[in-house]
Amino acid sequence: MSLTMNEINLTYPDGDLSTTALDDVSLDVRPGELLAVTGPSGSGKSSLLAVAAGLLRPTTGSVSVGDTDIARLPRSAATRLRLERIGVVFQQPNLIGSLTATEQLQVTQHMRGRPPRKTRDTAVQLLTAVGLAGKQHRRPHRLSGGERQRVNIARALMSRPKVLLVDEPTAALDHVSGTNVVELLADVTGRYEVATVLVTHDTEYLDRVDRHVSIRDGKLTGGDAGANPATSG
Ligand SMILES: Nc1ncnc2c1ncn2[C@@H]1O[C@H](COP(=O)(O)OP(=O)(O)OP(=O)(O)O)[C@@H](O)[C@H]1O
Repeated sequence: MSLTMNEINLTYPDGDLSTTALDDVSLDVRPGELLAVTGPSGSGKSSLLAVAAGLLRPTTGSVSVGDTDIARLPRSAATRLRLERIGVVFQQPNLIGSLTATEQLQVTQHMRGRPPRKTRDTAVQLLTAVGLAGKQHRRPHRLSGGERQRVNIARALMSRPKVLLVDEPTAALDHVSGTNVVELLADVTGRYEVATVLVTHDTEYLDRVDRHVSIRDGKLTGGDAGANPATSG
């Protein structure tokens, strides 16, 4: 399933005025494609991810996962779609200190009613896929920053999402760990056929992604940004 954003505008109320955070943004990300969105501070990167995740409703425009326009769904249905189809990787892994790597992956599923014995095999497989075979019993304080980010990515894949949204995953990492994390994202994007959007202010990893667009003052440029998603690629 593709992620398609069509003619998105987002304005935040700002006293008597308003701030335009996204200005006529159109984007199409195909299954198995890793797209990087780069831009300076305040350019609209977080707003773009929040709209793509259905966390913020655009002022105008549509956001579709497959054929479903998440921006038009009632809130509860949008939340359900997000939980089932969209994985979000935040900059800070926010792991729980007392849980092992495997348990970090199981906890959300457990809260949704799936007992740990039913999710254990999937969790271990995903940890192996992200290069943490043999470290699944470790708690966060015994993992490096890059390894914690790997757990974060594996956790986002637990619900087998169709779309993966990743916010500044390399911000706290050195160059080698950052490169490894972006290469891992490219690998899991292809392996699990997800449509992945990587938002970053870092331009040093762009040779590892399939496509790159820039954002500035809420407008996209580069790649096929701004093209009609119905006709692009
Ligand atoms: N809640 C809000 N209310 C009003 N304006 C906002 C709000 N959130 C963001 N903005 C404004 O919208 C624009 C885009 O902000 P956004 O956070 O999306 O940028 P960003 O590229 O993610 O920045 P950074 O890299 O610093 O996180 C900025 O001008 C910002 O000041």
